[in-house]
Amino acid sequence: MSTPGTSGGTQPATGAGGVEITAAAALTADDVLVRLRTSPGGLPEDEARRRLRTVGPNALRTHRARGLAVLARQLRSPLLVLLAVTAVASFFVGERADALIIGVILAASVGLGFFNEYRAERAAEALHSQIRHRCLVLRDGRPRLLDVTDLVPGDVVELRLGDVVPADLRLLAVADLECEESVLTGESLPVAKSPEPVPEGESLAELASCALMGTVVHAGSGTGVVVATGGAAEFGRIALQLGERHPETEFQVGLRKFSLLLVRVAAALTVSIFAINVVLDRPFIDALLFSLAIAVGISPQLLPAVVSTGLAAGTRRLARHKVLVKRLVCIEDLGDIDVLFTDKTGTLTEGRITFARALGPDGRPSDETLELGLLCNEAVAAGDEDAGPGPASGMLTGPALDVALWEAPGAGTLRPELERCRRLDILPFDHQRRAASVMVRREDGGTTLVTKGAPEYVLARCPAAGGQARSMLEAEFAAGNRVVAVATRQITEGERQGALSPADERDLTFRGLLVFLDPPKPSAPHALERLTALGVTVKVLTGDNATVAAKLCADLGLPPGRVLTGHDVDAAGDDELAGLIEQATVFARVSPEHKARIVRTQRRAGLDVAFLGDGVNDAIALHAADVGISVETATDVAKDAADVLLLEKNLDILADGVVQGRRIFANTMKYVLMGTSSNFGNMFSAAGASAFLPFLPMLPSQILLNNLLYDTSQLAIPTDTVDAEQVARPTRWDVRLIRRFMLFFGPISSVFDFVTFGIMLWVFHAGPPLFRTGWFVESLATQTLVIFAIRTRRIPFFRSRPSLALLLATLTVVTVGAVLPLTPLAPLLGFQLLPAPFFLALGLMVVAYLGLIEAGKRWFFRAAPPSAAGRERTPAHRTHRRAHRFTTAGALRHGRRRAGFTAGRGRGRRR
Ligand SMILES: Nc1ncnc2c1ncn2[C@@H]1O[C@H](COP(=O)(O)OP(=O)(O)OP(=O)(O)O)[C@@H](O)[C@H]1O
Ligand SMILES: [Mg+2]
Repeated sequence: MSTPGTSGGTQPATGAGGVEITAAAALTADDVLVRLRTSPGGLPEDEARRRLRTVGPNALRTHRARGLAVLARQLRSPLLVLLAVTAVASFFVGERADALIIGVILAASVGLGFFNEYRAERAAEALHSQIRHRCLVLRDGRPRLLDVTDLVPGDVVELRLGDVVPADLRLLAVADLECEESVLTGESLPVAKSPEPVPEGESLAELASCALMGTVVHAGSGTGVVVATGGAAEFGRIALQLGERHPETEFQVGLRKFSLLLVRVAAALTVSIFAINVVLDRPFIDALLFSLAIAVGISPQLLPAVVSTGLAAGTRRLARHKVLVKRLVCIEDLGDIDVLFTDKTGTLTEGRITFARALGPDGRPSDETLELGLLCNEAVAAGDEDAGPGPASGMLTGPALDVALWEAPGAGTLRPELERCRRLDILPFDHQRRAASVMVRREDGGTTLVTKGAPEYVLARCPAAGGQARSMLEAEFAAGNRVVAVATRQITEGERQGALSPADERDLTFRGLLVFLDPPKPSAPHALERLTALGVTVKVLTGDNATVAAKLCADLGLPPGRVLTGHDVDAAGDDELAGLIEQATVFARVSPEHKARIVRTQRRAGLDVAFLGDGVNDAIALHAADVGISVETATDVAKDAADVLLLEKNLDILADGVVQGRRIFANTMKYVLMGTSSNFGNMFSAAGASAFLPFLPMLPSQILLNNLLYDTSQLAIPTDTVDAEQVARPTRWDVRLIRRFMLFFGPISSVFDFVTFGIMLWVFHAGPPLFRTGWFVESLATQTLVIFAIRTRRIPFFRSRPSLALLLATLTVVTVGAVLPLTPLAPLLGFQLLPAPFFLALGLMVVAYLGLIEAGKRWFFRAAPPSAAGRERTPAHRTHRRAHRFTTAGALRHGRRRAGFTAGRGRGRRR
């Protein structure tokens, strides 16, 4: 995937409104700023606005529901077009009334599909407009949080850990910046970045001086100037080539294959029916209309509408269950989860960390230790950013442990002590080393370094700490408490001048332990049981200590098995790690990178992996997972990285989400199985009947009406209730099962059609209108009522109740069908009054049919092999997923139409 330097001439080619990224990579940072006519302080606001107007939004997708596009999709079916054309022809040469009726019914079908799909698109649009992806941009020299879609070439952007790079950037400055670029290059190892120019003509993977749109900040931070946005960026180009449609989930691919199967069957039937009718010397147009109507009846036109209606209804239901999905298809992803990696704090524990006690090095309670903890502390009172040692007043924010220290009972009385110290420098907490340090100057003139952090880290830097410290620690860990250690060192005059660095955290003296409590969440054991019952394997990824994590899991009834630590993960190769993950349930002392690597490795095993986390340290793992889950109260980076947001950090809520996802799948499957069995069988009978009857077994308009009524009843399927066993396992699409179902149940339904034919011909001695009416009513009744048998594997009604909406819709449709021949519309539609005994026969047939289907069902599902199909997700899936971050409610503008703004180079993109 290399991009050769296409510029050729003396000047680099201008991307749409910017500079070609490979050219920018080769220039010095200053040169790039000059070319983009910007400065390290960013663009002035009005210039940025002007550029946005010329260049267009930094977007690859639009989430505006477009009525015309939805309508066009309804009309795209060649079958419908052919049928409409034939109906028009028939209007001029043959039956005017019949052609008109066909027209009306067709319009109604299209309208039904349109209405439902459009409504679902509006729901998707509403979802998107709730979600904003933002980035930190310098404008007029001041930092601002902007929607990524508002970025223009020349903007200066700040990158933080866990960010998705919002555009193609030429880096101006970095601090240990590493990007994970697998969406672009396929390379999963993160790449180190530096602002030094690279030789011209390098491939994308070698552009170390650039951060590319769509890639993820894996470590460090940086600043860069936007070189290209939207479709002009490398990622944009790829995403646009994939087309604008939403990513196809495996489910959708399955649906498409299934539709194709039916279309083929329909084509074969149409051609042979048409041939038979022509051979039998029937009127040409009638034969054509008849066969086309049958084909329309078979093809599952409402399938997209049923799926999107199901998804849209699903989002509403999920929202009531406190789960927000960012895109409709995320619901399906939720249902597919095989493995859930979750963090510990707040998910498995209460998440309200409280201070328990401070222990001195001798193991006795010690105010001095607490005082040190308050000195080395990053909590601030909201609106009180420049606080000295410790916040003055008001609501505290900052690291949870630090806030808990300030809320400790003794903290207030220590305030006078603390005020005698001045904080000279601070080395903030980071998740890599798991410690923080401050340099403080005491009133007596001495300067002290205070380090507070994970005990493993701190004790390793206290040469004199002996067995006493370790046994104190072991006792606290074994009790499942969260512990940090505090240590100090006197600072010499010379050292005081330099800035603090992690290297200063050495030769420390152990000063004691701070012990915190975060009790297990009472609701967690039940939620874990539910997830296990749903076939979701839960694994815990935490930065906390192994003993603590294992104890917690054991307390919650989650057998910890072997506990892996960050060291184990580092020591293992990729294949070995895959094996280890298999055996382990708890991963302790893992860093943000470990979390991401574990998730990636698990995904490679072909499983659907979800990750739940809420910290900055969780963002890259959220990006790496198939489904990233975060919570409403999480840090922005985590919320931004997630696909699904829980309004409450609670595994129970997540279990609801999984069930909803599977519900939708189960209900769509009902529609599919219906379409393949009864509907397909009916149409098959029509084909057979037309071969031996001297007249058309049903008028084309009657077939269409029959189909329209049937479809209407099907639209209630997404509301149906779902049996527990239908949501008990992760869902997998299985075309083989569908095909077998069709071949088995289709013929059963045909048998009853032929029985009807016999009854109509030999019992009622029916002429064409009566014959057609009888079959119309029978086929509508059997093919709609069979839903009650197909919707469950249990005994219908007794063991599994349908939803009220489905019950009403189905019964209404059957009644309408039966009553139609009694209405004034009857002559127009070619119906005739049915004799009363017919309804007796109909009743018997429906009962016999449903009975036979019940028996068949039992046999079929006993014989059906369990589907064990794994899934392969294509790289395109991830590209699509990430492209969704760059979406706008407005129109997209891409490619040549855009004029570049760079003076003298506004030639638009070359290609
Ligand atoms: N403010 C702090 N000061 C010093 N040390 C801290 C601080 N916060 C956390 N630590 C130490 O770092 C360790 C890891 O904490 P971190 O918050 O990174 O874990 P995490 O992966 O988010 O865990 P969880 O799964 O519980 O959310 C803690 O166990 C503790 O020892
Ligand atoms: Mg956390």
